[in-house]
Amino acid sequence: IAHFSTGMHPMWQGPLVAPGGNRQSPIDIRVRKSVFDPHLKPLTPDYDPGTCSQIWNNGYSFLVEYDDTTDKSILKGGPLEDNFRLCQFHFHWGESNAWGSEHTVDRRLFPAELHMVHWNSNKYRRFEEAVMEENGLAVIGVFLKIGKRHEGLQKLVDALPAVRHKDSVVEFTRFDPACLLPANIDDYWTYAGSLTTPPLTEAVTWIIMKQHIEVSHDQLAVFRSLLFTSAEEEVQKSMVNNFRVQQPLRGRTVRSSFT
Ligand SMILES: COc1cccc(CN2CCc3cc(OS(N)(=O)=O)c(OC)cc3C2)c1
Ligand SMILES: [Zn+2]
Repeated sequence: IAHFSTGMHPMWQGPLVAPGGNRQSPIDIRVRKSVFDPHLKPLTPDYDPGTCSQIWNNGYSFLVEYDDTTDKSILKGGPLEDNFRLCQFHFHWGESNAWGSEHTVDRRLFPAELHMVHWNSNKYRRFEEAVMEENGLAVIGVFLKIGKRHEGLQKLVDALPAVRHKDSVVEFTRFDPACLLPANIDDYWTYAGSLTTPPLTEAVTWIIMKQHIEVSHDQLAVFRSLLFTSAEEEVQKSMVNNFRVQQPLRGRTVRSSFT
């Protein structure tokens, strides 16, 4: 029978700091050191649930992927000058509710963190191009706390057993990612950073929501039932602790949209 372990997955023993990186992610957000920027506009996401296509277990997390061949699901406003197209969202979580998020707020850890990944469709033709460019990507980060059941998330939770193993894919349609955003999206921190998984490129404008969302203990437990390993591997490893270690701020300023 398969032996379950939560041993460190090779990926997460990966590069602690990308070579020559001076704008790496994630970071600790020191609230009192963030600088209020009155020029920051409200964020205006406009997502079409019809662009939702599939869920993919890529061996680090599960990605809910969107058709990004048109400007149907876009993010604009906030710190962004251009239109950014939603291509996928995913989460990072711990083996326990005591940790799991990638970013922290004054060192406070959350049990999980949602990332909604977008790429600059005014300047680039596809994600693969944008991922290499300084202003190529915008990622919204939302902290998760354990509390009441998230009704909108349940449809996704119910689909996860179908992508238990690495490299599995299941069709998943008509999911509105806006249901995962907190009620207040006007209050956020923003800073220049990087992807936290390969290719770790320093292409990301991070937009971290101040307000968290709540999910139930049982919903998060289903995330932990996923596996890093593919069906063929004899030792199965639980998909937990799929977060990167925090990176040096290197003099960067974190701006806030609120006082
Ligand atoms: C580099 O060219 C690519 C084209 C299409 C998809 C991919 C893989 N994609 C890259 C961005 C990304 C970014 C991810 O995390 S994160 N925290 O946003 O950096 C991630 O977490 C599981 C997965 C992926 C997968 C790469
Ligand atoms: Zn992520």
